Amino acid sequence: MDVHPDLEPIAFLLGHWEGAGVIGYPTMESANFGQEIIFEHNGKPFLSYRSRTWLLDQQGQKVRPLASESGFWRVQPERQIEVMLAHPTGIIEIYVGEVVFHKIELITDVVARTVTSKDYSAGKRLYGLVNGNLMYAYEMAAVGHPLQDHASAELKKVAD
Ligand code: HEM
Repeated sequence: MDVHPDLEPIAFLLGHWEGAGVIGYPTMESANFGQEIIFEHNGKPFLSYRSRTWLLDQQGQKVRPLASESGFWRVQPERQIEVMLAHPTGIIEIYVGEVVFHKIELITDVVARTVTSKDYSAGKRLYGLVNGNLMYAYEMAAVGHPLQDHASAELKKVAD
């Protein structure tokens, strides 16, 4: 099935990616995690996205599931993009941003939380394709701390 022409600026994301990264925050111990990301399309002008992560031990073996998220990536005119993500932790985010070549910068426009979710107020993500690998850095403002690093990772494409 042909990719919808509107998706051309972010078509480089399509596929099944696997890799590893690092998490940290002032309130927690840093740790290594493994990640799987899947970007799919169905011919319509959005990408479906899902991500799963696992805590990794020193040997790189999976210990237990960590964060997961899923949503949709929509391209607007002038290479503006809108991303909607839902998290099992009771948080929903709407990001807005821009695609410049193989770099995508996203900032939360809206965050909604269930009454029981952790205090989370903003996120910022930078995705880039570097030597064919998908790399990203994620910053968050949460539990009384201003926007700062929480996760970053590098993933290889393992299937189209
Ligand atoms: C690669 C993705 C991510 C991984 C592997 C990850 C992992 C973790 C871990 C292990 C913790 C500390 C223990 C825990 O509370 O479970 C944590 C805390 C937290 N994470 Fe993430 N996280 C990721 C992405 C996110 C995202 C996208 C958000 C927001 C939508 C988020 C929000 C938080 C919050 C609010 C805390 C609580 C901090 C605290 O209470 O001290 N995380 N994360």
